[in-house]
Amino acid sequence: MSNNTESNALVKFTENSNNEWIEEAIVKDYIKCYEFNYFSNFQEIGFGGFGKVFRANWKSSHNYLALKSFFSFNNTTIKEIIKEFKIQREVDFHDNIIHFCGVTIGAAYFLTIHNLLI
Ligand SMILES: Nc1ncnc2c1ncn2[C@@H]1O[C@H](COP(=O)(O)OP(=O)(O)OP(=O)(O)O)[C@@H](O)[C@H]1O
Repeated sequence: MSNNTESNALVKFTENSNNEWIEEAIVKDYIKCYEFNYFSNFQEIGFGGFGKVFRANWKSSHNYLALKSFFSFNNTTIKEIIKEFKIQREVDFHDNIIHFCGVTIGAAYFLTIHNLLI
């Protein structure tokens, strides 16, 4: 994944007037927004209804994280992301649940970050 189009992804995200809930959660630090440039070694590992899923390393860590991308940042996508955030918040303590770590924006995507299930 290249980060050339990071600004395009950011523009798409900030231009959508329905994303206030997510923006506010980031500003208030309820959701951590990670710097995209610190992720490396992207490898596509899956494909869902909303976009591709990648695994990647964070900084110099050898552990992988799962990054879920969202192809089009429209109202349906925003609703889905918020729904996932709310569900995750309810069940994040459970060992069998994929943990939500935060979000990042880059390479034309808005991505949510999770622990990787092998
Ligand atoms: N945390 C993760 N660790 C490892 N693989 C993952 C992880 N999250 C998703 N995947 C892989 O990516 C695929 C797509 O996941 P995603 O959550 O986007 O879609 P889905 O839940 O399968 O379907 P939908 O998008 O309709 O909800 C999964 O089937 C799985 O193979």
